[in-house]
Amino acid sequence: MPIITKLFSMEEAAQHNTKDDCWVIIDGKVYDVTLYLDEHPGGDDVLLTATGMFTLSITRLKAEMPGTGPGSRINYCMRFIEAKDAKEEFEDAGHSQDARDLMEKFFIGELDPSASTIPESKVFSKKQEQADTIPNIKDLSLLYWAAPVAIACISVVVGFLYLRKK
Ligand code: HEM
Repeated sequence: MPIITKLFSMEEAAQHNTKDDCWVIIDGKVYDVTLYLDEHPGGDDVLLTATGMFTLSITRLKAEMPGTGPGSRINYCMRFIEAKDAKEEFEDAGHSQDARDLMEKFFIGELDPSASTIPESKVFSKKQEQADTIPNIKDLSLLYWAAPVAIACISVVVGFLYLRKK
């Protein structure tokens, strides 16, 4: 009977990059290591980093994308998601045969060779998302001052006209 292997695109695999849902790709094979994160002798952070998700620091962000960073609407939460094959890192760590046997427990499928191997980097900016959904704070603060100032001006004019009439 043929063995049916589930195929995933890099893009799909890249979405599983958190402590609650973590997939790593090693030599074209996809492993769901979510339940192994806490037990991995090399630490959970190396596995999470191996997913390819990383957050840019403000300094690097400013250098790489002028016009971003503190003080601008696009701010410090740039997150790049780019799935990668962690074969090299896995080999560099010098994993034993036991580790390689254990891996099979977490195997869930393979990378789809027909899908593009390197997905376009996706840039998520929390601040940008917020900016799209809620009014800009600057606009709000303008409203906050403009209304009382307008009311005060109208009162002064009305008062002045009233006194002149008298
Ligand atoms: C399904 C995937 C993986 C399994 C089952 C696994 C399993 C293990 C095991 C059993 C060890 C203990 C040493 C040994 O027996 O070789 C280990 C250590 C280690 N692993 Fe993994 N590993 C996996 C993926 C990775 C990946 C993707 C990386 C790197 C990006 C990594 C980095 C390390 C490091 C740095 C150590 C520590 C070596 C040391 O402190 O001596 N592992 N891993």
